[in-house]
Parts: sequence; structure tokens; C-alpha cells
Amino acid sequence: MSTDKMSVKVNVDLQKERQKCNFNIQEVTFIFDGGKEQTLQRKKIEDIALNSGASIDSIPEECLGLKERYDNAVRKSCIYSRIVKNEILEITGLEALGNPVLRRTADAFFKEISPFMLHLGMFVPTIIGQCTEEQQAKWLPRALEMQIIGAYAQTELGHGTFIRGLETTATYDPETEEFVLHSPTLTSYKWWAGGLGNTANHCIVVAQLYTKGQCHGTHPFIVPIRDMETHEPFPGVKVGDVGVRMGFNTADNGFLSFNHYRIPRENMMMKNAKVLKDGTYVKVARHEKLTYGTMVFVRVTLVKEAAINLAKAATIAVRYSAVRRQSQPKPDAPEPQIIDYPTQQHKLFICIATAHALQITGDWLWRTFKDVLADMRGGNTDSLPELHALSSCLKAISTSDSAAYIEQCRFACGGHGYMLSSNLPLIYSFVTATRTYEGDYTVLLLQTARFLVKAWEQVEAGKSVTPTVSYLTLAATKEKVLWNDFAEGIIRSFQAVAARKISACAETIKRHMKTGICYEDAWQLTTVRLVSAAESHCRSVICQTYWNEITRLTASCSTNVKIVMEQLATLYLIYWALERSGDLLRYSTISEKDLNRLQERYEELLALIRPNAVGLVDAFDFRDEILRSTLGAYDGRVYERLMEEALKSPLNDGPVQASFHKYIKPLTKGKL
Ligand SMILES: CCCCCCCCCC/C=C\CCCCCCCCCC(=O)SCCNC(=O)CCNC(=O)[C@H](O)C(C)(C)COP(=O)(O)OP(=O)(O)OC[C@H]1O[C@@H](n2cnc3c(N)ncnc32)[C@H](O)[C@@H]1OP(=O)(O)O
Ligand SMILES: Cc1cc2nc3c(=O)[nH]c(=O)nc-3n(C[C@H](O)[C@H](O)[C@H](O)COP(=O)(O)OP(=O)(O)OC[C@H]3O[C@@H](n4cnc5c(N)ncnc54)[C@H](O)[C@@H]3O)c2cc1C
Repeated sequence: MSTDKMSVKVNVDLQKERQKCNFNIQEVTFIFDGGKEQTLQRKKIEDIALNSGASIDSIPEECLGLKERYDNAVRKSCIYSRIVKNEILEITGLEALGNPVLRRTADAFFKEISPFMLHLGMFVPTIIGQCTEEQQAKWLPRALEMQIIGAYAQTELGHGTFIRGLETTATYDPETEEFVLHSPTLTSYKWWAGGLGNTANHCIVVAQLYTKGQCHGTHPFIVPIRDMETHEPFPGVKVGDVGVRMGFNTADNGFLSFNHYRIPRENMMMKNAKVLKDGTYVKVARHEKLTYGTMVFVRVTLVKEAAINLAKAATIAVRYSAVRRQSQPKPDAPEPQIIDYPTQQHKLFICIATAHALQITGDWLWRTFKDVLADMRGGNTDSLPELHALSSCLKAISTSDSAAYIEQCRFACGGHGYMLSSNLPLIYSFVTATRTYEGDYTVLLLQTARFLVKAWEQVEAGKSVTPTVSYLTLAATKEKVLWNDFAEGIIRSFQAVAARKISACAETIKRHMKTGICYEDAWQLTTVRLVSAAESHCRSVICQTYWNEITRLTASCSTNVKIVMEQLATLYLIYWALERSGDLLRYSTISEKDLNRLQERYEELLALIRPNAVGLVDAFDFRDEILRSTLGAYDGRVYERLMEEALKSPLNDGPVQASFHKYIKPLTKGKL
């Protein structure tokens, strides 16, 4: 098709899909956003941030060089942060830090990431969570006003997971009432902190605290690293960019080292522990791990982050699949839309369902987090271990599932999904990093497993356990859970699987120890099973939360919304029952006949959901500016947009590139 004759109308197939949709899209948008109020607030924020067109690039971000891309990201970060500071935070308050609306809107500005993301994502939350009121009064207004820009530097070249192994030291000098920060080795260099390389002028540094000759473990400090006028690093500070990455190239991930660099005593973040003027160390917190609080907060927010990114990818892939026609399964019949292939539905509908499952579970986890925070303000830290166990496994599974399904969405778009202009590769490169940062997948599942094994030991000792593991009590009675394929029956069977795996782990640890080895070695020998047990536990939590919450949330919805939401949730449960059929055969009473029936129901559900597929992704309600995809725009002008974006490539700036004259011509003329 010639580019000058491109139509601006909505693609006919997409129009037909929208006519087929039999439910009220807006009601589903409200469910996905967490309520009508939230939808209205989100739309208002999007209007404020996007209607001026400030987010639009004349040249696609991906076509710029590394430095220009960073420069452009800083330029737009300044525009967006002004809008956030002056207008959005007015509407949302600091709740916005735990609400995906800021990130969702930011996607219109940054195809990769803002170098300011960690400022709002971790620097500000750490000030809130780790500073005394007096310290907050000093730092928070400056941070929110963007007078200072911060990063969060915990990870080092040598250690990311094992925080207790960090090597940076902060040694208190009572003579001057200062801490002396030092990086004693190459492996102690801070590494990875977002926004640190070139952008931030302040940084939260996690370092081993020494006072009166004693080490008190890792603590956070606020450290000015650059001159506020010249932006030059202060003497004693070495800072730079870590080098080109798989994604995140506009996030400005940096390294940092100190050479006996001094900061005032008051720059230690003192909510949970203090160092007095004379160097006396005073512990304030009731729980050892409260200095890890920012990580728990971010893990909680990442569950909804995973949901939103997957919803974006699903929107792109489903709309494209309605527009794209390919092959001819029946002679003389027209080429079908690829969404009509059951295999394509199998790839995509689980992505829609998972986005809902994670969004709903993320909302529930956020409420749980706020409840635990309220308890802790009252001095009660009893529910922290359960929150840590929950946030760890949900962060691990949501980011891992989301990354895998985003990649599946890319596969579902064939060759065009490989184009950066589809946005799928960029969404993937962003989300796959979430599986690693803020706690690696395996490491976090093992944290949950620790909690589960302890809970099992409590159940065995006849003690009560916390709500999310109460299913273990039933399992301890050794009563067999009889398989039934109602939603509640599937969930009970998942719980039975998790319980049996957890109890088997506890037995395996004991068995190893009987051979004379210590608990730690026995634990290591059991870790493959422990990860699997924690994964099963987490899936049962997601399935139960999704089912219970969707039933509650649709209670007052119109009939067709109830039906389609129930179809999606059932599809999710059955999908995982089929995926984990080995576990079910091993640990429940399910039979081959039951599995065959489930498979049939699964395929029936694909067919039932099919007419509503485009409506379901429209209900995620992403503006085109946020999707930034040639394949996923609302109007479905896929081929026109692919061509338009191709023409923006600098490699199309003329018919002959300079390299022809420099290299190819001499080669072909035998002169090279
Ligand atoms: C203006 C323009 C802006 C535009 C953008 C707008 C955006 C705005 C908003 C943004 C909002 C959200 C976006 C968020 C984006 C964030 C991006 C983040 C980027 C990445 C940042 C990082 O990665 S920071 C570094 C993170 N690092 C880690 O996560 C390290 C992982 N390791 C650990 O957590 C721990 O070391 C460990 C848990 C693995 C082990 O710790 P440790 O050795 O100390 O403990 P043990 O294993 O011995 O366990 C001892 C007991 O302690 C319990 N425990 C451990 N951790 C905790 C905890 N956190 N809480 C409670 N309890 C804990 C553990 O269970 C043990 O208990 P017992 O078994 O009872 O003994
Ligand atoms: C894009 C990106 C942004 C980041 N931003 C920041 C930031 O702003 N600030 C910051 O401080 N950090 C940041 N990080 C660092 C991040 O938090 C760490 O990379 C992460 O916590 C993993 O730690 P690691 O790199 O040391 O991996 P490692 O711990 O070395 O993991 C390597 C492998 O070893 C395994 N492993 C490690 N320990 C165990 C164990 N105990 N048992 C079993 N297996 C184990 C892991 O499962 C993994 O497979 C960022 C990282 C990335 C990729």
C-alpha cells in the first residue's frame, strides 16, 4: 500500500470485533483499576500529563544514540516530574508511590525508563520508611520538590543478594561527629543503582556501620555525592555509568565508590537505629529486618507493575491478532484472522487472565501491606514475617510469569513482534529485569520456603498459624482432598499440593540431618524442592485471592460482566491445573478422566472468550500514547503504522548511505 493513500479509519476487523463484544467494557475497566474512583482519577491524571503532547518524540527513542537517548530521557523526566510535583501529587498524595498510575503514565514519556524513576520509586520511600520525623522534615520536602535528586545504592559489584556481605563501611568518628564512608575493595563498589551514573546528586548508601570498634551490620545513610551547582562529584566520590545493558539504558544505572569520604552523623537514617554523638549505638526497632523495609515496599508494588505491563503486551497482541490474517486452513475460504486459531487463543487468553489475577492479588497485597504498616506503627511486628513471605513469593512469581507471557505475546505477533516499534521487546526487556532486581526469583522463593517450613513445624506441634498458611492445618490431618473441578475444589487441591510438598521438604530436611549433617547443609540439599513448594504455595494464594476477589467484585456487576470475568478466572484455574497435572496426579485424587474433562472445558472456555477478546483488552484502557505500539493502537492501522515508523529510521534519511562511498564502492571496485 502506498503511504500517501493510508487510511485513517479504524480497521474493519477491529470494528467487527468491538461489535461482537457482549459486556459493558467500562465495568471491567473499573474492576481492573480497583474501582470507579480509581479509573476516574487515572483518566484525570493521564489527561493532565498527556494532553499537552509533551511526551511525544519526533524521532523514535530507539533510533537515537546512547547519549542522545539519555539526554532526551532527562529532558522528559524534568517535564514529567514538574507535572507530577505540581499537579499529580496534589490529586493523589503520597499514595501515588504505591499506585501504578504514575508508572503507567510515565510510559508515555519513556519507552525505556526515566533516570528519575528510582528517585520516586526508592529514594523517597526510604526517606519515609527509614528516617526519623526530624530527618523527614529536612529531606522529604526537598526530595518531593525535586531540589535534590536521589538514587538507592545497596548492591555492590561483589554482592547483591547477600546484603549482610556488603563491604562498604561507614565508620563513626566522634571527634568530628561524622561518618567516614569507604570502599575498601573493587568488589565493594556500589553497582547498578538506577539514576546514579550521571543524574543523582544524592544517594542512599547501604553500608556496614562501625562505631567504637564494633560492626553493627548494614544501615542506610543519605549521602550528597555531587556539587549542587556544578554537579561535579565531590572529592572522595567516584561515580559513573555501569555500561550498556539489555534494557534500562535510559535509567542511568551507576557505580559509586568512596575514599574516606565524610558525611555528618545526622545523615545516618535513624528511624530504626541511632548512633549518639559519643558513638554509642542504640537500637530502636523491634524487628531485626526493618532496615529492609524499602525492599518489601517495592516488592509489593512490583506485583501490580507486572500486571500492568502484561496487560499492555496482551492489548498489543490481541488487537494485532484480530487484524492479522494468515494461512488458509480451508480451501477457497478467506484467510482467517489469526485470533481464530485455538493455539493463538491458548497463547493470549491466559495473558489477559493473568493480568487480572495479578492486578487483583497486587491490590490485596497492597491492602495487607498497609495493615501490617499500621500494626507496626502501634509497635506490633507480629505480621511482618508473613508479609515478608507473601511479598517475596508474589514478587517472584508475578514478575517471572509476566515476563514469560510478555515474551509469549511477542511470539504471538510473529515477525512484527520483533520490531522495536511494536514495543513488545522493550516491555519485555524492562519486565525481565524485575525477575532479578529487588531480590532474585530463587532467592525470594527460598525466603518464603523458610516461612513455610516453620509454619509446618508449628502445625505439627499443634500450634495455630497465620491465615495464608491455615490450609496446612487441614493437610496435617492427613485427610485426602478429594478432587472436584469446581473452582473451590481446584483451589483446595492446589493447597493440598502445596501442603504435601512443604511437609515432604520438612521430612527431607529431617532425613538428611539423621545422616549427621547440620541443618544448613540439609536445607541446601532440599532447596530444589523448597523452591517448588514455595511456588505451589504462591500459586494457591494467587488462585484463591483471584477467585474470592473476582466473585466479590462482580457481585453488583451486570450479568455479562459477571459471566466473562468468571470465564477468565475459571480459565486461569484450569490452565494451571493442566500445567501442574503432574503435581495433581501425585498429590491429589485426580484421574486421567478428570484431566481429559478439564482439557475439554479449557478448550470450550477459549471459544467462549473468543468473541469478547478485543473488548477485554480494550477494558484495560491504555491510551495509544502509553501503548506506543505500531501493532496495538486502538485503530488497528498496523501496516500503515509499521511503514510510518520505518520511514522515521535515520537509515531512511536518503537513498544512499555514506558507508556505500566509504566501504562498499571501494570493495566492489577492488580498491579496499
Ligand atoms: C519524576 C519522574 C519519575 C518517573 C517515574 C515515575 C515512577 C514513580 C513511582 C515508582 C513506583 C514504583 C516503581 C518501582 C520501581 C522500582 C525499581 C527498583 C529497581 C531495583 C532496585 C533494587 O534492586 S535495590 C536492591 C534490592 N536488593 C535485594 O532485594 C537484595 C535481596 N536480598 C535480601 O533481601 C536479603 O539479603 C535476603 C532476604 C535474601 C537475606 O537476608 P539476610 O541474610 O539478612 O537474612 P536471612 O536469610 O539470614 O534471614 C534472617 C531472617 O530475616 C527474615 N527476613 C529477611 N528479609 C526480611 C524482610 N525484608 N522483612 C522481614 N524479615 C526478613 C528471614 O525471613 C529470616 O527470618 P527467620 O527465618 O525467622 O530467621
Ligand atoms: C536493571 C537493574 C536495576 C537495578 N537497580 C538497582 C538499584 O537501583 N539499586 C540497587 O542497590 N541494586 C539494583 N539492582 C541490583 C539487584 O538488586 C541485584 O542484581 C539483585 O538483587 C540480584 O543480586 P545479584 O546481582 O547479586 O545476583 P546473585 O545473588 O549473584 O545471583 C546470581 C545467581 O545466584 C543465585 N543465588 C544467589 N544466592 C543464592 C542462594 N542463597 N541460594 C540459591 N541461589 C542463590 C541466584 O538465584 C542467581 O541465579 C538492579 C539490578 C538490575 C538488573
